[in-house]
Amino acid sequence: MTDLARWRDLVRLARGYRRPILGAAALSLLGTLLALTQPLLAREAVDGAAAGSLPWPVIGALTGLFAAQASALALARYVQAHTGEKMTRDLRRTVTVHLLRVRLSALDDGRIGDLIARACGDTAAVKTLIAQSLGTGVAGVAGLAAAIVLLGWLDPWLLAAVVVLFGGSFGALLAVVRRVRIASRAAQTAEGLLAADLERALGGIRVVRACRAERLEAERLDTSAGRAYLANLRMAGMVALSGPANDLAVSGAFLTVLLVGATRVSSGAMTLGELVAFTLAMTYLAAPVYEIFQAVSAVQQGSGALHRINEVLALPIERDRPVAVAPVRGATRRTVPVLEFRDVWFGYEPGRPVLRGVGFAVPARGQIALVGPSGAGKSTIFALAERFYEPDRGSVLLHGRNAAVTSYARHRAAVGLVEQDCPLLAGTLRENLLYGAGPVSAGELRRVLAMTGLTTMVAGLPDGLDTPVGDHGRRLSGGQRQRVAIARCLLSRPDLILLDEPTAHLDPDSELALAATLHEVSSVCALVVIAHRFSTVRSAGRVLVVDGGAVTADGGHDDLVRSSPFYRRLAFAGTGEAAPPNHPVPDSPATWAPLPAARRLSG
Ligand SMILES: Nc1ncnc2c1ncn2[C@@H]1O[C@H](COP(=O)(O)OP(=O)(O)OP(=O)(O)O)[C@@H](O)[C@H]1O
Repeated sequence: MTDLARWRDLVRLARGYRRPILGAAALSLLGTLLALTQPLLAREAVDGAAAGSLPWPVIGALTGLFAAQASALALARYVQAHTGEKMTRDLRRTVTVHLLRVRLSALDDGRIGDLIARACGDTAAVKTLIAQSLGTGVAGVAGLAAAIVLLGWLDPWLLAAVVVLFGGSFGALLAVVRRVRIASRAAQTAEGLLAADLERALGGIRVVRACRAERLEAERLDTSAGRAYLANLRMAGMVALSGPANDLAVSGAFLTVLLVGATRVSSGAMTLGELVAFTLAMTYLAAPVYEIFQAVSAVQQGSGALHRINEVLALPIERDRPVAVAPVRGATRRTVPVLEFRDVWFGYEPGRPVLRGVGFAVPARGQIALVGPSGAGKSTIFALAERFYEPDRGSVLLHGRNAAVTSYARHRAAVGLVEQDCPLLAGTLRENLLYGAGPVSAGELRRVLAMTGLTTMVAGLPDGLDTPVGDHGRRLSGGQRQRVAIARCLLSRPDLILLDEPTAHLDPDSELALAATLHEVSSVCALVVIAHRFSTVRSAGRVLVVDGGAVTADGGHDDLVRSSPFYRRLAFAGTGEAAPPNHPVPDSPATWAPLPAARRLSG
């Protein structure tokens, strides 16, 4: 990132806060100007005192100036801090809203912990950038110019000595600042990686415990923490070095001025009052120099954070491409397929297709089962049906129209999804059931709870529907979570429900009850069910066999027993029933076939 780009990013960010930033700069400048008038009055006061009479009006004016300067600077600092906080809040809002809309494909590779660190830590770092740079920097430059003019007017020879000393130290400081930027970027990256590792360990804490991998994870976190420690240490070293270097330059300059000034006073080239005025004015030179240094160093540190935030904001988001089309209503809605895949090709990575020309249509009513070996692409079909990903080729149609012309929100309101592991959100059972459902009457809620066999469970909970379900719904059993997820989906009244193996966690009785529920549901909307068990397949009127990313068979039970070896295995394996004589059951179940090599194991 070039210096120019860094400053451009900063200016773009500051644009919306022009008024408070300029206000703070004006107040800082006012403080500096008030300070710069003080040496002139001090000279009068000291020369008056040296002549034997204290000039009280001058001393009064000086005191007033001190108070006015302090008030202006205090107000400037408050306005800066306020602007910094506001900017952090706004940035956080922008980043979090963006993250919630980022395309899932962009998150597949991303490390969630790192994104959280960017949304929380880096946005806070930008606050320092604002608090320490913009207003202060502007006022610092103006103050420095005014102080130089005043010093030159008081004594050009002394000024020349000061400029040489300050100039040298300022040059050295700028070199340090450059290193601060590099160290700061490394520190922020290390912090992000640490957060990502922590999120990984805590997100999978049960796996970590069950695999007795606490030590392994602790070592991993320790390595990340060590990296962050070293990077932060390097930065702290740079910053620590720069402070005393600046102090040294200031002390050296003062000493020089006092020595040269004393000689000039004794030779009669300047009065004591002029020397005091010059020394006082010099303190106001040191302040702007330090402010400019602070501003440049804050820009170096904060621009790393800003860059990381900009990377988040550059992640592609789901953008609706609204097209003015009349809504599909009434009879058409019931006669056209609710969902259709037409020759859909899709891969998570370029050149590695997972779906290869998938085509099928889902009528507005009825139940379809999706079967196939593990890794065949069934969940991927669901992900595309829900528009988590867009096809590389071919099209997905909702109610006969290309899904791309519908907004994401409307599409997802029409297509409900219940995933296999049914994650719930931390909160109460009621919040989870009504999540995204819109207004639901008490009667409807009761009916859906009864349909999904949850009535008894809810009655047994200490606070009924208001019982908290815990993080990811962990206080509920797998089967309960699944039924809650199905109930939640039913309450949002979609036109199509996608269920990923709904009986995976159910006992035989609940399975029977759910089969009856699904049968009932399929009379009011369409249902597509990924089924690994034949019992789920049985209640579907039609079955699609997915293999190797394509639909290899499509039909009813009898057709598929004849035409699909995979279906025959599914239907007869473990039942003790013989496969039809002309269709022997292969030795090993297909679900045991090795998974295709891929970065992510299929769900
Ligand atoms: N987010 C992802 N990034 C990369 N590859 C993925 C991703 N999700 C799935 N895959 C790969 O895509 C292929 C199909 O996976 P998918 O989950 O659709 O299979 P599936 O038929 O649902 O399997 P299962 O029955 O085991 O759930 C697999 O090879 C899987 O590893």
